[in-house]
Amino acid sequence: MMCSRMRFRNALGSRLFRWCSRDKHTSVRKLLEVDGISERSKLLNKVPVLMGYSNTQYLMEQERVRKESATELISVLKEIDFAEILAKFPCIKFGDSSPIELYDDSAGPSPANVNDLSISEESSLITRHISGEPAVDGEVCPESLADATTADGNVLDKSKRCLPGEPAVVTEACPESLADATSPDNNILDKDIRSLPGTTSKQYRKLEDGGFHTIRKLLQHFPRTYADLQNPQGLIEDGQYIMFFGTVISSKGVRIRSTLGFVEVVVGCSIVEAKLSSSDVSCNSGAEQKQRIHLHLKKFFSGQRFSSQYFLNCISSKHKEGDIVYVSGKVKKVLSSGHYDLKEYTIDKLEEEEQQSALLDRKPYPIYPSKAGLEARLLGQSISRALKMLTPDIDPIPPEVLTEFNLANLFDAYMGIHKPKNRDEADFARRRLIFDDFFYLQLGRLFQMLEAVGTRVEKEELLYKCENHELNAVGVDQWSPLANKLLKSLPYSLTASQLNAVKEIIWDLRRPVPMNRLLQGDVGCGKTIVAFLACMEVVNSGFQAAFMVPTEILAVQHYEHLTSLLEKLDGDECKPNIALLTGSTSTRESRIIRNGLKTGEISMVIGTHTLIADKTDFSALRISVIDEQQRFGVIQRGRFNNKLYTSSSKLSDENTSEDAASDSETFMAPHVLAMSATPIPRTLALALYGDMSLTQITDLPPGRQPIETLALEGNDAGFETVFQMMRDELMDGGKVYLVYPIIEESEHLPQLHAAKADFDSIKQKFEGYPCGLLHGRMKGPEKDEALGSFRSGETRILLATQVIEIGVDVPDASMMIVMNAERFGMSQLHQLRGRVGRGGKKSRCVFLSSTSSTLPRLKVLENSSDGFHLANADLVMRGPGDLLGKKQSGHLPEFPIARLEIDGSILQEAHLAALKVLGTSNDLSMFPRLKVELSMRQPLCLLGD
Ligand SMILES: Nc1ncnc2c1ncn2[C@@H]1O[C@H](COP(=O)(O)OP(=O)(O)OP(=O)(O)O)[C@@H](O)[C@H]1O
Repeated sequence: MMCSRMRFRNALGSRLFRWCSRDKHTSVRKLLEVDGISERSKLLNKVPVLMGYSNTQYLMEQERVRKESATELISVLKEIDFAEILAKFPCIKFGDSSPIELYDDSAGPSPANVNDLSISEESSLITRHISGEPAVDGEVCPESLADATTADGNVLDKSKRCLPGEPAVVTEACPESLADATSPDNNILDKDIRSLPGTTSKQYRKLEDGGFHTIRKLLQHFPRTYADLQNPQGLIEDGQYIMFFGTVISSKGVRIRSTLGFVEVVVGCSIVEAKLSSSDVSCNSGAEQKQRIHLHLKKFFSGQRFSSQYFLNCISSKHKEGDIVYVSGKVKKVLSSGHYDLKEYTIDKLEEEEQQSALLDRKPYPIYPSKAGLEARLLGQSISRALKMLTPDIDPIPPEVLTEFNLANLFDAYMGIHKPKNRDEADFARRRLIFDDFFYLQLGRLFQMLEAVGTRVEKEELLYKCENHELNAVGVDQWSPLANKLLKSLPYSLTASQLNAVKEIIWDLRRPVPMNRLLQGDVGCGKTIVAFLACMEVVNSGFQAAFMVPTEILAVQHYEHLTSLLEKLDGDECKPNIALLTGSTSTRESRIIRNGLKTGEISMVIGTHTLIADKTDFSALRISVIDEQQRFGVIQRGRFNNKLYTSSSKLSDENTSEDAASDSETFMAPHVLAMSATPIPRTLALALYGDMSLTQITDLPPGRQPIETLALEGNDAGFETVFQMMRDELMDGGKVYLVYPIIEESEHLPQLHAAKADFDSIKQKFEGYPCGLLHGRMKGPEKDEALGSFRSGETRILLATQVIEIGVDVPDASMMIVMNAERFGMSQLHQLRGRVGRGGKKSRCVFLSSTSSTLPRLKVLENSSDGFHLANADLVMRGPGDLLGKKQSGHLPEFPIARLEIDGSILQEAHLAALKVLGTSNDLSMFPRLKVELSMRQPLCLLGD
């Protein structure tokens, strides 16, 4: 290391001397005037400072990192076969998008020659941008240096100043907007955190370690609450959750025994006493009566290490006598009057100066959530400094949009959220910032959709249709003959929302861009037939359809259902060739099916994940339906996109007028129709699948009777009741599912009922009613047989595990009993319950809980059978994370401030605002600052994950 530093110093030194000796740099020479080699080290210390670095080592480090990342990117770029990509996707044109000049660099390209960038130059720009690394010249540039002389002696243009993280869109079409887009004010938010004034390098490092790399990151650290700085008035009830503001009186650590100790902080506060009676008021002439109370904040520590006096003293010393603090927590009265214990609490120290002014003005005082161990004081101070850097013109959203949607401008919003004068101001600011969260998501999604369509007229039509949803439909009379025939042959009529769903999907199928649509509906609402009709529409045009489901049982069921429907169609000539491909399909048969898909002989395939295996090739795949899409991983879903249809696709039918491939769609990823029976409230769905169009089926087929739901404790009495109900049901001609949490008994979980273990006893108990068994460890054909027997009525009782949870459709199954029901999640139970009540027969569902304590949760299901209602209640009660489960909520975009459960209306407004903006300027060329802002935010990716 020493050695390389020496070498670098020598090289730098001689380079500098050469540089100085050129006559142009007399001023620099003067600055560096040195005499002889002894002054060399002085000179070398000056050089990095002049170049904007704190010292030589830092300069070397930065150079090394920059070179390494550039080299890595170049090697990645070299591996990509651009020629092949270009051949496959004629719509992708390299170098024709608006060039984005990330950092001004004297050696950098001018807008005119930006397309001529060599890969190495380009990659170095990209690398810097991707890694969020500031431009080398701007790395630690203090403000003063930003105006400094460039390497070739020119003074940097202010509007193109080299500031870290400053993007600048250079739009050929609209050069006049450039100055606007790149104006420094527009980019304050994305300045490097090191541009924050009055901060030491140690503090910079701490902020960076906490993830605050830019001013924006810092300002987006919003208060978790506001302290009122006015203590409660009136009586304090035991158990109340209250916030107090007061002064630390003492803080001490007490060791009780060798393994137990506690820290007690006593805080004194003044509160206004309970209202005095009218006679008292008159004698006190209305004056407020103040009372002094003491809060005892106690935190216990166990274990030898944590109960040592040293440790306890360290903890207690964090709070000093006289500290002004803000405390929130649950109070418990103690015997002596005016004293309260708080065992669960938060305590925040208020900054002197801030607190003074907040106290005088009675302003809400922001309390920030802690992050990466950063002291609240440093965070608060840094945010205040960042706010001082802001100028009123930082807002990229046009003023007319702000007025129309009654929004604060961005400057006021940041001020209002961090330094509100009152609660209303904080609320108004919050509304604007939530709006931003949603607005850019919507704008990005619509922008991408517009980019994909060709002419201006098409773009306008698309926007118009986005605004007027009811127009995005193709009437039944315009459906293809095959879809129409299938519709007419159905033994029932589609419900209004089923019909609308098909119309909407067919509209999408006829557009020249791949559809990405989520079809959502409660259990048993009839999504399958909607998807079948969409597939027939595509098949009729000579293309192929793939229908992927998560289980073999479901694949077989769908296959049998569709083939039986098609059998009823008149005339043989138009019947498509349908295949079933699952893990249980024999090798020989699989080969034949795969071959048929490759040659185009097979028009539609239903199957499990085998459909996305590499060896499954399609000749003309045009739609992929993914049932129960949340069961598939993102990558699995995305793999359908690799199965492009090619120019060799056969276009057999004459009815392909609208669907026919034009030149531009010679290669196209298939349309994706994802289906989900997990009811998710609309706002959540929009956020979760931000880039997917959403179709919801909101009604159930007619004649369905509500499922009578009962939650009972699974004790002897409970079982007796249930078995009696079961007997009545069987005598009445019904069929019963018994659902178990496990297959075989477990020593570790003796309280759990197991399907296999119960089989014999149930058989005995219900003699005369044949029983079947179905669980995940059975082989494919065994499972099919078990389900087939239950469907046909050969067996009347089916003991099953949760394999039946999704999609299983036995319309005359009329009763379900779920053992140890508390073991299942709410939405799982709702799904399970959906296996009954799918026909006209009145159905019942009983949830048996292991203990009485778990009963209340199950009782919620007694009162509602509406999945959307349950999901909404869950969303409000538990938030999106719990509702969706870890796996799915992980795909939710990160909203720094919005809460999906309560901010749905703002999402709707953001959608309208995005439409308005794009309606005014399809490519955002009239709003360059918005375009820059959009590019700074996370790009949306396919399938919303
Ligand atoms: N419009 C309708 N009128 C009467 N019956 C219908 C109608 N649409 C569908 N069905 C029937 O309703 C039952 C449930 O339909 P389907 O299996 O498509 O529901 P689903 O929405 O996929 O439910 P799940 O999410 O539980 O799989 C099927 O037996 C189907 O034939």
